[in-house]
Amino acid sequence: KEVTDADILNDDTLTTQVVTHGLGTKGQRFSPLTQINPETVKNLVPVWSFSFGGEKQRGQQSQPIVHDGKMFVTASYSRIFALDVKTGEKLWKYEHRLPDGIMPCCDVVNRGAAIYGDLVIFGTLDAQLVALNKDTGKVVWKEKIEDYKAGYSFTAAPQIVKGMVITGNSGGEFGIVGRVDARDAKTGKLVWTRPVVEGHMGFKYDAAGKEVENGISGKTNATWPGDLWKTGGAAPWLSAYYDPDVNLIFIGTGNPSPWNSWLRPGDNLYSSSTVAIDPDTGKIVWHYQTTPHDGWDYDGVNEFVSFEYKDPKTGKTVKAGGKADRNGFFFVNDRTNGKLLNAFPFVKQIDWAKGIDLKTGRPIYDDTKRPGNPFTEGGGDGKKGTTVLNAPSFLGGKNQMPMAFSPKTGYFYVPANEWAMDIWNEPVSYKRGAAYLGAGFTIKPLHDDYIGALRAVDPVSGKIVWEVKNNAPLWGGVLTTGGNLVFYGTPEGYLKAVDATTGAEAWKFQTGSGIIAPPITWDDNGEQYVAVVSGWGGAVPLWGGDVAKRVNFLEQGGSVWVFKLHKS
Ligand SMILES: O=C(O)c1cc(C(=O)O)c2c(n1)C(=O)C(=O)c1cc(C(=O)O)[nH]c1-2
Ligand SMILES: [Ca+2]
Repeated sequence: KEVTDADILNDDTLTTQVVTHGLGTKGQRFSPLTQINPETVKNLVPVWSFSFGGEKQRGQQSQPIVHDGKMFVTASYSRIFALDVKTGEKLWKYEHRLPDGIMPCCDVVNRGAAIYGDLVIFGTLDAQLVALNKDTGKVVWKEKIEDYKAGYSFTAAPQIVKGMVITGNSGGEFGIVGRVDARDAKTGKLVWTRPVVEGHMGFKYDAAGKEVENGISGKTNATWPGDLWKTGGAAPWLSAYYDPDVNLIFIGTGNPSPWNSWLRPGDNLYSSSTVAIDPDTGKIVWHYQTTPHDGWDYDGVNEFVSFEYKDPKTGKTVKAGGKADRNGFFFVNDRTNGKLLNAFPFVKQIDWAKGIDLKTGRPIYDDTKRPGNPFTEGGGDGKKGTTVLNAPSFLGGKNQMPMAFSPKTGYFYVPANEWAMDIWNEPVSYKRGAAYLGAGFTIKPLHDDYIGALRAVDPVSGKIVWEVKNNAPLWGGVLTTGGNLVFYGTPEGYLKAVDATTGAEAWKFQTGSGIIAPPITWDDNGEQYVAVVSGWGGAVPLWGGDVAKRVNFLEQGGSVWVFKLHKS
């Protein structure tokens, strides 16, 4: 059975499949299924587990795809498996041959595949896209996204929009140029490409990848000094989402390069922003920058999730989008035009800004929390500038792990983290294929008993309704259901279910390694299943310093677990 456009567009309501990253192109990660609920979940037991095997057992962030009796799940080091969804039996696997010298900043992760027609499509750490026949695992087409030798990589799950496969890229720590590409999903042929660094903006690329002027905005780099836009970063390194209602693709852009912001005065558009793109032309329709002139690696890549709410004043339904930004603020924008509707903290300590001005839409900076200027301080000798303590840490109030939204409760369920960092700036110059930071850091926990906190956030009142603390930083995504449950994994290895209204723990299961991936659920012949990938890794053990020791009792790993209710 082929995957159709209707399958993709109705993934949020078709409960027998999971064919998009986000259980629907809007990325709400809400399933209407009710069989597993706070009363029945105590009977949830494993059905099967599958090991990704080999020596490549680390950093498993994949959200599986479920379709027509098969599960497609990617694994670390650019691998993909097709499994019988009933038994866990392996049908085929594909291991991409990775060259030496790949440069992923933050572990060898992959967040999942897309599926369309008879193809499964996934991206690789050497920045390629591979499309395989979903039934045989044979390669149908392969396309290069960009040159891995220049620091480009790819870690996200592609998304299908109007028959096109939509991808961004990774490499913001190497001075690459962030870009969103649309390819014909059946052939891999480029349809449009949209750089997201101002300066490259007036240009468009033809199918051969040649830069051609499109006359939209003319060449401009007003928010970047000198030639810095040429290596400006802003990598959109997570998935794009799509709302057919307003016909817009929403994608977040990463940190401007280099991290040292003294080298690039200005807003540095369109870094650390939410960008809305017309899928028919590749044009940017609106943008909203969450961290103008980012100096803390606050990649604004976090998912912008479309949702509706009733305006308490007018009673009118508002077409909005919500984003729990890495910088610690939760933003609600009008998704038709990008206008800021609400902004409030979803973590308890934020130092770099005192708040977000709802009139101008801009942060109110605390200038003492920007790392000191290494070029003017002291002797102006261009050595290390003053170190500042700042929260959140660069690993963010939230990072790659996607939140969920329940239209039933009206709450977002946000996997948040409370931590700070010492950060300082130093000189740096661009060298192709080398790290381009001009900054150093040490992560600092703020509390002995917890870093992570799963939080129910009311986007209208701006209140945190409940929270469940977690000792180690949360790094896995969230799922919520019509059964009024919230599922999430912990680095301590548990998949947990809590009551969506109260946060009360209803169930947990130890998977044997840390969870940093988002759970899914589907229905097969009247039985509701839940699945999650387990396998500790990602940025925390690489860059978190002592913080990673909170789970150093765990083994790394790589497996997928599937559950359903035990029938007595
Ligand atoms: O700017 C970038 O291009 C980029 C890419 C990635 C990535 O592709 O995983 C991460 C980051 N930045 C990053 O800053 C970060 O904290 C991070 C954490 C993780 C992870 O998988 O745990 N990836 C990334
Ligand atoms: Ca980054």
